[in-house]
Amino acid sequence: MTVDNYIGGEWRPPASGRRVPSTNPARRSETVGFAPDSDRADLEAAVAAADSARRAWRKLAGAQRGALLFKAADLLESRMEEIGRAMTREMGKTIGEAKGETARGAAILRYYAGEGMRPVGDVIPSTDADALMYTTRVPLGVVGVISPWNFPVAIPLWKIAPALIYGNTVVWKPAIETAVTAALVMECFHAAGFPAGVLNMVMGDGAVIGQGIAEHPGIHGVTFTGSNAVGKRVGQIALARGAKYQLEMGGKNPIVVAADADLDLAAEATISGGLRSTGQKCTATSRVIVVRDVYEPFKEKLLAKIKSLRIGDGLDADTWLGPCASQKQYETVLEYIRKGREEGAELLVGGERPGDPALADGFFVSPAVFDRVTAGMTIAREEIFGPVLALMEARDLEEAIELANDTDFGLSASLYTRDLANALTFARESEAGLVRVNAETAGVELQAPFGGMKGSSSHSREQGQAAIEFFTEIKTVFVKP
Ligand SMILES: NC(=O)C1=CN([C@@H]2O[C@H](COP(=O)(O)OP(=O)(O)OC[C@H]3O[C@@H](n4cnc5c(N)ncnc54)[C@H](OP(=O)(O)O)[C@@H]3O)[C@@H](O)[C@H]2O)C=CC1
Ligand SMILES: O=C(O)CCC(=O)C(=O)O
Repeated sequence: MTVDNYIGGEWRPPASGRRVPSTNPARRSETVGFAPDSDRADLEAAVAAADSARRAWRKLAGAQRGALLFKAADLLESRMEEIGRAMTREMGKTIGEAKGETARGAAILRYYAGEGMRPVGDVIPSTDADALMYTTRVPLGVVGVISPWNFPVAIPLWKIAPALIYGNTVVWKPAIETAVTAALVMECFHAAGFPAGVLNMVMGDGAVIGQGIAEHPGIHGVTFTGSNAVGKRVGQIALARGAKYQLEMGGKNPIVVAADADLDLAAEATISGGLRSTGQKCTATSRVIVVRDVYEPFKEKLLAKIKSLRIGDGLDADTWLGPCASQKQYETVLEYIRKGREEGAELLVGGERPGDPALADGFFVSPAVFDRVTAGMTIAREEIFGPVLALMEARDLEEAIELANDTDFGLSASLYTRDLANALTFARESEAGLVRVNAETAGVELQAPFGGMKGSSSHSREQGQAAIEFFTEIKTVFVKP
């Protein structure tokens, strides 16, 4: 598939005529499609289209905007198989996860479609008995959406849907790795009949189009999910020119296994939270902090289960674990595994290319478990974004919580326990935006606020009702008859 940009309601080739391939990480010789390698001229056209559409769009009733989002949801759902397959071929997650994410995308669209008919303000008693004082919400204007490849449907939709329902127009820059998936999503919006210019998509190098969005004076708000290094830069650029910004970045998420935990359930949650999507979730479990009394029995259960995971092409129905999404991710993961060994952690299992010759052409790494990891080691501090688990021992729950909080990140944290007092202590003490008890660290629900503390975000929240805070501004109105 040859992908075009989508600007002003039309599919347009990039001004430069250049394209870059999107390849299958399970078989690097297979090209899935060709994405536009756009330059600033394409971005200018998209911002101009979004700007000319915004006045009419914000004037529509919320229910009218919502009706279009409902249509887009139906179309997305009807193409779940096709979009799921494109996602798996472009970034490697299993077809079950890819179709599940597409279904989640439809649910996100429907949730925000309904927002068009919900309250947006309050009546506040004025000190003047004759006056009416109330708050309402107004859109920012044009919103720039910069999204990554790891959730190529859900993440852009949980940004685009609230942006649109609250009356903004959008310029979206998807990650180049998942260009075909993004184009299929865009086709659903096109077929739903959104007015020209309301949603525009420009693909190109992050340093050109992503940075261009951050810098563009015609873009009033920028929402970003991706790495910390890029996120911080995007935030600084937006701040410097007075634009609103929202950043969702990395995690170094702990699962804590208390002495009274159900060890089978805790091991399953560690595997699911840490290794689903090949560990490429910002909410992925990467530090496994186990209380000393159960360290050895937990480790045994974890290793037994990990050895049974089937690695392969995500399109095969019996595959549990697909490849890393790109050569860059693959090399990063191998480098962290090398560092882990060099710094003295013991690699118990995995961390190598699987022996199966059918996998030789892909970016596969067998899931790695490191033992005796200490808090200062690189693999305990930096986000790896791959199938690597770091086991850490704690004297007791108190020390486990201290270790869990000993990180620059604060996205999600999980505890396995049967004791309610432990659960409440953990919920209170955890320095994370998402705290989960007897549930894995991943698994965000679209109707609840999502975001991190410390270095994981710009201290803002996405999804659920929280989205209104970023995508609108409050206007306080005082009317004296
Ligand atoms: N929080 C999360 O969910 C994610 C975290 N990550 C973390 O980031 C690491 C690297 O992944 P990577 O894909 O390189 O992440 P990036 O932060 O580079 O990419 C995220 C998005 O930002 C764009 N971008 C890249 N450079 C710039 C820039 N200078 N200005 C504005 N936008 C830019 C990218 O475009 P393009 O694709 O064209 O480069 C992409 O759309 C991962 O190993 C992981 O640790 C990555 C993805 C998601
Ligand atoms: O855990 C999830 O479902 C969402 C994860 C996420 O938001 C991310 O990886 O960026």
